[in-house]
Amino acid sequence: MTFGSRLAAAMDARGPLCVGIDPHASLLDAWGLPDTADGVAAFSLAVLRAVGGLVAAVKPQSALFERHGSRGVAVLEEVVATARDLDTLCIVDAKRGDIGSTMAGYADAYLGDSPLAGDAVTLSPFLGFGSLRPAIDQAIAAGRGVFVLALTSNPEGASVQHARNADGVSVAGEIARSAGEINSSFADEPFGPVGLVVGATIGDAAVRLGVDLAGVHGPLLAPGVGSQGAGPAELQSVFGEARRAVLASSSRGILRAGPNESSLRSAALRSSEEVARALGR
Ligand SMILES: O=c1ccn([C@@H]2O[C@H](COP(=O)(O)O)[C@@H](O)[C@H]2O)c(=O)[nH]1
Repeated sequence: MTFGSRLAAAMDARGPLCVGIDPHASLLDAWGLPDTADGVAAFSLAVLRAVGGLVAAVKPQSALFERHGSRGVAVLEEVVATARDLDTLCIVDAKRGDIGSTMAGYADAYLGDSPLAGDAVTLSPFLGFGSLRPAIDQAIAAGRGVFVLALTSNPEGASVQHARNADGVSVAGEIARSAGEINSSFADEPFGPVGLVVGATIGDAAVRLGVDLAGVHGPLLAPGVGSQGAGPAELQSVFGEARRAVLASSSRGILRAGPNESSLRSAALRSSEEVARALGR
């Protein structure tokens, strides 16, 4: 099965929520855990026990595992394997991007036969959308997916992503067009393999820039829900006609309910129901 089919089935069955696994030092402290790779493992596995099988996907934030060096990366590998065992899609938020020949190495790491390979990975198109091709090809071959940064949730993103070329097309618009071109070969699937990251905090940017989110035919990973201030109203207004493609993502907003696993599960369920209503599911 392709990533698009698996993700659509998971969103239909469990709702359009992705729970971020972000083991920040402050959260480890609040949970009574040490700021070490062992603390990160205890934190992440508790989140997986609480929400595995309950939500459509989880999204471990690679940076917060990498900060513990090789032992942290080993924990990330364990998270990827555990999510698979719990039948929960895993999007590794690593935001990788490089020249094509090096991109092939990242593709092997996150989309190939490697313990870091989940169901999808986030990619940065700053070296040009075309430089991502080795990863996209490998994702397609492996039935996996990618999420390319398009309109990120942080305010600084606008200085690059809203810039327009001589024809008036914005950087974000060009990324969306390129993704849609690849996804058009997957018209029989619910989604193509190339999703976009579009923050739930971006206001009317997609409309102002003329970015055709509905035309991408890929899933739209929407961080910014919860701690960054976006909620149901923002999800509705940002995504409009494209809302059925949205996988809303929240990390700290849910993780703060821990360490009690049943409180974590309740927080995830509440958020899942809220985003489902907002997105017309
Ligand atoms: O545009 C983007 C892309 C990625 N992120 C990541 O999502 C989570 C958000 O965490 P919260 O605690 O829900 O704010 C984090 O891992 C970011 O690196 C994003 O926020 N915006």
